[in-house]
Amino acid sequence: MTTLFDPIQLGDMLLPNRIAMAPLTRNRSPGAIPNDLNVTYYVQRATAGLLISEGTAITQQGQGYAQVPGLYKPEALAGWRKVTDAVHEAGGHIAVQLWHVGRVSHTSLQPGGAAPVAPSAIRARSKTYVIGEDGSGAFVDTSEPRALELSEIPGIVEDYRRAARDAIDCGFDAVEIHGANGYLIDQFLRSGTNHRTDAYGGSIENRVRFALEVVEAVAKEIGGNRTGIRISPVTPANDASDPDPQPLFNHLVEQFAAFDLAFIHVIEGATGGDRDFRQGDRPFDWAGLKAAYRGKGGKAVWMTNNAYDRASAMAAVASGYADMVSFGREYIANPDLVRRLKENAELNTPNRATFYGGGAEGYTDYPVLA
Ligand SMILES: C=C(C(=O)O)c1ccccc1
Repeated sequence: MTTLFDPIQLGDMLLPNRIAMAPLTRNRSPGAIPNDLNVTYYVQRATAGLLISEGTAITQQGQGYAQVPGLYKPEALAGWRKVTDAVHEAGGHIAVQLWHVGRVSHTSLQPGGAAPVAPSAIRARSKTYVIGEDGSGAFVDTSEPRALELSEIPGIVEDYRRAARDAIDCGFDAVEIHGANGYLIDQFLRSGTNHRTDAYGGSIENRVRFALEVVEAVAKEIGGNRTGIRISPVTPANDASDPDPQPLFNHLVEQFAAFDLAFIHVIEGATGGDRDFRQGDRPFDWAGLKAAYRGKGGKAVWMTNNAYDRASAMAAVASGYADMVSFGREYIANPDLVRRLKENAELNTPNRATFYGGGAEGYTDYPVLA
């Protein structure tokens, strides 16, 4: 029977176990440039089968939170090279999460103080993290977005392609396209945020178009074997909504099957919350989603997330439903999570007060087992 601690092939990599560190925004990279503290943080967690970095902005337009890292400055690529080299030196494997936030941003973070962009000019009932005049961080309401012109969309697809190339060139083993949690790609997918009347709006086929163009561009540039994508079919995060997610996401993953992707990362339920959260009038069929993908010949690693504990993660892998399980908050507080799960040891409790912003406290100072 397969366990969490068995190796798994992901793309060209043989990972030592089936435990992934989920992408975790920590707001500790001023100027969008990874620093030595970030190096320490990722190296501490390098026993994970796969580290998936925090959301990393593909451009300044794609940046929605202060002090998150990017891939759009030479200094940032140099900073990431330090992270990837150190993780590899420690025997780890690391993917970067390619992130464009779309409307979940603030004018103070946008080029020239411009409005954030989105499929449609619909403001998110959500907040984002900015640095105030006094230098302290705070969550503030997101700004009113403007609708992207049709002519702008190819340029954003190109931004994902270039960021993916730069990511591989600065040492990442793979990329995860952030298609979840109400950010730009998810804004195109969901009818609550996409009111377009052109080829990118209306029907399911039209609303998945942008996601598929990004996946195609990235997979062509770096190889499907180095490309993953994260989706969150029913999450309400960042005011995302769609009244009938099952046909939408079944169709989306069926299209993914053509790209020989390395992994598909699925947030089950409300992000960081209720696994049984539903949008629409029926519970989401998670096994059905995977069957839709496999039914079209999709072979990517199926990585599941959200509120798993040791027992449920072990059961999900043993049953053959999940190939890998990712953990978020547990990895904030337990750098040696793999060992703790293997030994069924007690877990440190994360301190929510230090999740976002700050320095070493609550970031690199959690204890490991003796
Ligand atoms: C990147 C994030 C996501 O995927 O939701 C994020 C951003 C800010 C706070 C928490 C999470």
